[in-house]
Amino acid sequence: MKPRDPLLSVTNLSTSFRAGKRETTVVKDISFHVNPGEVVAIVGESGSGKSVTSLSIMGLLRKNATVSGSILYNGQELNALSSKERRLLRGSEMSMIFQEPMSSLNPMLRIQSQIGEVLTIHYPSISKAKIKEKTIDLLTQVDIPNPIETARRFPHQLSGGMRQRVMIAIALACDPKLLIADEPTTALDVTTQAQILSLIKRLNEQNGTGVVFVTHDLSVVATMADRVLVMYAGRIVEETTVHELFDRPKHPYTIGLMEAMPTLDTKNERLHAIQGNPPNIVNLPIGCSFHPRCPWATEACKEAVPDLEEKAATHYVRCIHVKKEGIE
Ligand SMILES: Nc1ncnc2c1ncn2[C@@H]1O[C@H](COP(=O)(O)OP(=O)(O)OP(=O)(O)O)[C@@H](O)[C@H]1O
Repeated sequence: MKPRDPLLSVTNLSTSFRAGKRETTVVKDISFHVNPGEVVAIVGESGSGKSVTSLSIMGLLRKNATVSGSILYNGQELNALSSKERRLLRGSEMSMIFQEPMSSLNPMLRIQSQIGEVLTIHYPSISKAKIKEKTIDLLTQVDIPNPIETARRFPHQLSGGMRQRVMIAIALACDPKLLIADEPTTALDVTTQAQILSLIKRLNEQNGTGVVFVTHDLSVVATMADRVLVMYAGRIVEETTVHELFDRPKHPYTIGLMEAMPTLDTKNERLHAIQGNPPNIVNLPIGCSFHPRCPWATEACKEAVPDLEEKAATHYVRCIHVKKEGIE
């Protein structure tokens, strides 16, 4: 890999699910990249395709899913690998953490055994003493108090925040170069949420781990990300740097999400929710998927899905009403 090559490069990724004779495409022609050490957030309402995008990258979808397009990791085409090869890569180079750690932790095994299992897969000749030492080290890295005692516990004996820290420790056990975090703090209280976010950010900065951070919460994006993809109905509708997105949001959907964010100024005012409901992916309108909810919609929006176009430098938007600024 050349030093400036992206760690992850996703091109024209589409994912569909079969149910009987019907096939529904829920992720449509997504392209983006993650550089080493970069945090790229994927933001959007429920059902917009954020999780399916992450699971497609990780190769964790069931057999009724078809994933097309290219997913290059370190220059290697993941879609061309066998399931065994992908499993090996998942245990070593790429890790994922989920919203509900309980669904990924084994309730019957002590924390030390679960971390030990991952270490043994990754380092087959590792000694028992080394496993013990590394386990305590990992639990310390994720700020778990009393790591020796915690290592002996079962998942149900830990709080939600502690379980999420254990999941991050497991994800880090193999020193991944890419971490996919899918709504990792949604189920946690605000204080624990802030601690977990700063932990992920610290690991990203210290270890240079590339992170794909999936969230529906724009305020989390502001604290975490370098770049942002906004998804709506399975497509990217806006992509740019975090500063540009917050300074000059351009897509009407992103602007709606921003207006729905509480701020100190709006504390005593009503928040502006985006009108209408999130779209039904199996029955999308013709044309721009957002037009039924869009304050700018015109007849032209009902004709075709707009292209994702560079409207300002490194700022891509999928809307015919957004003018190009400062670029040819
Ligand atoms: N295994 C599956 N089979 C069929 N459809 C699925 C499957 N998994 C997800 N979907 C559909 O794909 C669409 C996108 O779902 P996805 O979970 O990616 O959304 P999301 O943006 O992550 O939302 P949330 O924040 O609620 O998780 C939804 O319409 C969902 O119902």
